[in-house]
Amino acid sequence: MNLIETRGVYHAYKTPLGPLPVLSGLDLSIPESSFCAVVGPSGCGKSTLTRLIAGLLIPDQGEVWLDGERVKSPRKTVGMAFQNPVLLEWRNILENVILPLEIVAPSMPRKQRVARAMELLEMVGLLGFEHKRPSELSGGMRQRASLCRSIVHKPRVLIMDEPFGALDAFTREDLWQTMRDLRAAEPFTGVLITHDLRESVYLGDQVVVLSDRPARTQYVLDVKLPDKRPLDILYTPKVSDMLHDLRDQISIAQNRVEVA
Ligand SMILES: Nc1ncnc2c1ncn2[C@@H]1O[C@H](COP(=O)(O)OP(=O)(O)OP(=O)(O)O)[C@@H](O)[C@H]1O
Repeated sequence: MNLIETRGVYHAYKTPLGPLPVLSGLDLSIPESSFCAVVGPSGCGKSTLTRLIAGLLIPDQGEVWLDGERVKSPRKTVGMAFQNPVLLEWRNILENVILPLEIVAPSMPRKQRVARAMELLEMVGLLGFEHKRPSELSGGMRQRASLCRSIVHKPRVLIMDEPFGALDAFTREDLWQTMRDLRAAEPFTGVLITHDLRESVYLGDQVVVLSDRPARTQYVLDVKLPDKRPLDILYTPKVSDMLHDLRDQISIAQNRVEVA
């Protein structure tokens, strides 16, 4: 079953110069418990797509479906993670991770909230750092805490908008493996916006390439790799072929195809 579907989505922003069409005829199907990576030219409308799925924006035309219901308002069942983890400095890491539970599950006993947060912090390797302030952690550690916060309330969908974009290459690869382990342990369906093709293949079950603005689905790569992927898999001929394939599609989207 598809947990997320968009059908014929058209959306334009109102600007002083007139409407700016950003998405046009966009169809997308994301099966439950799968991970969809979305790539495309800069400014093509990737973040706009995430806002539509989360119900933060309503499309001018077309439909967005989540879990069998048409999306018409913001959803509690959607968690979001962004490039800059906005953690509250006056709260320690544990209290930051607990925050969504205070809003979504106010009747949950504190003991249970703490247990849930600690379970996730252990999973991402932050046990022992729960009483630190955000500024006492490295960028990678803050992003780990932010990921815990975005799934602490067990959302059906986790939307990530370039969550690893600000990290150095080695930390980013560590986080990819953390994300892989979180996926194995938690039941969410993932939508990942990224500019990194290796990241898209390592984490995705499918990679959707959007065309230039106004974006539509230009190409879908079915990533047929084992769920438990070692990082080394990125250096295999099979993945190399996939990366070439995606690179070609991005060139087409950017209108930069070289004629041999
Ligand atoms: N609220 C808004 N009002 C007007 N224009 C907007 C608004 N939000 C985004 N845009 C414009 O819509 C287009 C698509 O923006 P969006 O952020 O969805 O693209 P993106 O693919 O995520 O970009 P990037 O790859 O640079 O992160 C851009 O040209 C952007 O300037």
